[in-house]
Amino acid sequence: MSTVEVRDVSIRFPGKAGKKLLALDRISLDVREGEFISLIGHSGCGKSTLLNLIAGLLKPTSGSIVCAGAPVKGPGPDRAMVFQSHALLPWMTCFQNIELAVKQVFKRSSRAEITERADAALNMVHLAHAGQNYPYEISGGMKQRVGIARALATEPRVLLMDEPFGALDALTRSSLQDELVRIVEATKSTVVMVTHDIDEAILLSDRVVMMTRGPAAHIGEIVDIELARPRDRIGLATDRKYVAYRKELLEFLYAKQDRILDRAQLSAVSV
Ligand SMILES: Nc1ncnc2c1ncn2[C@@H]1O[C@H](COP(=O)(O)OP(=O)(O)OP(=O)(O)O)[C@@H](O)[C@H]1O
Repeated sequence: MSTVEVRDVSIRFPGKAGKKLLALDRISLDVREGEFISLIGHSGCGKSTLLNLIAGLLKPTSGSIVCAGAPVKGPGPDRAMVFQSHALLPWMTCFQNIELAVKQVFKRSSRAEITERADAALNMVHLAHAGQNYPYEISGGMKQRVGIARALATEPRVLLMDEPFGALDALTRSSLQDELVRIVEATKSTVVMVTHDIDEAILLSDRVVMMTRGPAAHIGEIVDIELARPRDRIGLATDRKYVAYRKELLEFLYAKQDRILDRAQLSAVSV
């Protein structure tokens, strides 16, 4: 069963000299329940735009998006977003940040139930000890973990992540990826994640969706990542299949995509 159905979605933005920019051109994608999908592609191709369309933060110019059987008309609690910057409220503790999100979604829950959910989310990211800290008192990696906990605490049908580890150093990034692997396996979450990192995409995903260069970006290829779970980065480094997936993604991004961007394609997209 599909949790998210993207059907023939295009979007145009106001462009230069009164012309409109066709950013995405007839994108169709089904995200199955419990599936982890990564969106990769060159900078500016429209990955965040596609994620924002699913989140309901943008409206398509044409086409439609359905989440859990209902048309997406705006943001909703069925879709939680994690951004590159943690977006925590600085005047609230980590616990209060999560509690606030839980209260907004589970309006009829008792105080004790809300506290229990917020505590469970903090535990899930191993931050029970930091609940009473304010965001400025904790590291960037910890803030991002609170952001993930806040999103998961509301039990969304789909978790949307826009380069969630993009602002972190390499070591913190690796440990958070491992943590996300564990959380997603435990919660069976449905996830759509934008990333620039090929290794991150393979490590985490069931499918990697590769977008063509913009403008008029569309889905170029989709790679099924058939690596057994649980996955571990050290074992994967020498895994033949892993190496082959890596090559496939690199070839798409740096060989095929560099060839197809020609004048004809560019002139066809400005109207
Ligand atoms: N609100 C907007 N108004 C006008 N143009 C926009 C708007 N949002 C995005 N665009 C344009 O749409 C295209 C896709 O942008 P988007 O941010 O989705 O790309 P991306 O693949 O996520 O890029 P990156 O990897 O660099 O974050 C770009 O040409 C961008 O300039």
